[in-house]
Amino acid sequence: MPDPVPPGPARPPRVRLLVSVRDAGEAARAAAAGADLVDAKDPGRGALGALPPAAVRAIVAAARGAQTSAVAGEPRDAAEAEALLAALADSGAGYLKVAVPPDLDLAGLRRPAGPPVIAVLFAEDAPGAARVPALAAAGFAGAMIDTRSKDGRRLTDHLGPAHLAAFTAACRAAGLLSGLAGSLALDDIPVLAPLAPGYLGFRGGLCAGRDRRAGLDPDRIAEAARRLAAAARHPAAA
Ligand SMILES: O=C[C@H](O)COP(=O)(O)O
Repeated sequence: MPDPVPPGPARPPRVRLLVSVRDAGEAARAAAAGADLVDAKDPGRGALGALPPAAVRAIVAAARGAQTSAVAGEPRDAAEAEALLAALADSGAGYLKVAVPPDLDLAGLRRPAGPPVIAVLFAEDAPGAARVPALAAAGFAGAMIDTRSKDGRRLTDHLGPAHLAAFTAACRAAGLLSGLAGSLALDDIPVLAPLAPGYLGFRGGLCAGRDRRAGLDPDRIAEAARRLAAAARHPAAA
């Protein structure tokens, strides 16, 4: 009897699809079209516009089993970060996302009781892998890079694949969920999925006319889900 074949190297988990939604109707459509993570955000209020707690609750209820997150906003200091997180602590979202500016006093940040928190760093500040251990030490469950200025430039116009790969690797090493976002287009999927982030985050690229303030297009969400699944099946070719 031949020796049993040793198991091959474990594949990293599939890169998930985060879709930012502004209301319960979009949440239901995004979940039905294949979003893994339904993210409550007001796209009319900048990169990280928070929705009121009642709107987040309605989105969570409509997300039909998908994981959920909610954007808390862009604080200027640690005290404001705590207040923004506290405001959504009982919204039912599975994660909260809050901007962490480069000069935020992480040591002075007390995380209120509530869901795990993802730190959002902006590509314009060129956040590097070196920031990740301090975020883990401060109690964040994840870290993502997004773009602050929704001016048409995509994440990869700010930071190259090597920079982003180092960031996702540092998150894995620190045990943090990682995310990449920033005016991503469908064509970014085969470039960014091999960097093995926990998720890729979309809004504008999945909206009608690629306008993040317009409605989500379910066909584009389904296409993003299909391309992420293809990237997982053929990681070398992705
Ligand atoms: O968290 C993901 C963001 O909502 C991305 O928005 P965007 O694709 O319009 O830059």
